[in-house]
Amino acid sequence: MANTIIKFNGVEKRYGDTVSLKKIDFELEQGKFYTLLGPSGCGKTTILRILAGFTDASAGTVTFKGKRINDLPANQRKINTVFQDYALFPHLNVYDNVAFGLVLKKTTKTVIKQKVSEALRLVRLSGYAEREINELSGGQQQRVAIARAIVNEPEVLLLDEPLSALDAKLRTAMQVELRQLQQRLGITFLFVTHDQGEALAMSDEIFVMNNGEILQQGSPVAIYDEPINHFVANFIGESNIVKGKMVADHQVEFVHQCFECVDAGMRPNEPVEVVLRPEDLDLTSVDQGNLVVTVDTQVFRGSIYGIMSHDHAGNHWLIHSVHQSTVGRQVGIYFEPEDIHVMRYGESEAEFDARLEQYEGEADEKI
Ligand SMILES: Nc1ncnc2c1ncn2[C@@H]1O[C@H](COP(=O)(O)OP(=O)(O)OP(=O)(O)O)[C@@H](O)[C@H]1O
Repeated sequence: MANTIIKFNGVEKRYGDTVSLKKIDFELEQGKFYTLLGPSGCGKTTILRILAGFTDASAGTVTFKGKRINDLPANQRKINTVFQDYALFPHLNVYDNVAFGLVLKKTTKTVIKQKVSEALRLVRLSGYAEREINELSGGQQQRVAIARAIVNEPEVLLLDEPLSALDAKLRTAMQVELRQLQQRLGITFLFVTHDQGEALAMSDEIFVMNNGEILQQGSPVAIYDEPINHFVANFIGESNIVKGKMVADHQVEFVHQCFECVDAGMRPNEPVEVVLRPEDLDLTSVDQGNLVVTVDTQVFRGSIYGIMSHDHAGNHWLIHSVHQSTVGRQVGIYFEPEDIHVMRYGESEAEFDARLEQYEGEADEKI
């Protein structure tokens, strides 16, 4: 990869018999916004702690710009962390909080002043230098924590659920601000969250994790459109996932019906899971739908209705529609072949990529 700044090679973390990270491999490029996304306890913070130098890897290599840094002390890494609870000093004002690291490094007063005002400008807190920490809102405290982390000019910034203490509206505003800040600074951000909406909104690349493993890596759109397995499809966005059978290339069967699809390269009649996103399902009349369902409940969500329904085989279907329906009514749902996403049981990301490559290679030969 061009411009690789961080590389994890077979990195493992064990606490006694507990394996917190299982042979993790990934690379981060300079200047991109990455997110580690996964449920509580999947190992996100452990990756940050290893990268920051707060804990050792039990096995594997961590490199920074090609050099092994496993044994490099935390304060010698050009990597800084913004913690979930901000970890600000309540007895120091904004200026002194931001200046703290520079004072420890015995930087001259003039340089400190210059760097602190630049960091405060970047987080839009110029004019707040003399404020006490307890005189700031949650969002402003959050920005002080970021200013303190960027004042040392790190090349990589690690952010451990930094928005989790904020209310929903401020959180959305801070997502945009953080993304803009990363673009202004041009450094690599590695952001940790268990909020899929946040990950989709902010990242260049997402790593979806579960049980100490990275299950899938890709752009938000790629992960949303092509989830590798049930866990990812369920965790990212809302999904309808039903069991089916891959009859042949571009032909999948579910709910006892055969549908044209864009997936291929599987064994004939292989059991599969089929994903259809609620926003890809159009509500229509019974005779115009590809499937017939009965409406169970509907909830108004502001811009759309979330309509819950079931088919005759007992599968549940969530439909997002700008039109409301009627509970108890039979309706049709319509979707296009490209709205159907077929997943193989137990397929890893590497196997998925290899299958796609092989299939596309064979398709090219036929042309
Ligand atoms: N010091 C420790 N001793 C023993 N087990 C630990 C220790 N630190 C973390 N773990 C375990 O390692 C696993 C991964 O923890 P980690 O904090 O990385 O998860 P996480 O994905 O960041 O979770 P959360 O979103 O809740 O912060 C968990 O099962 C946790 O219990």
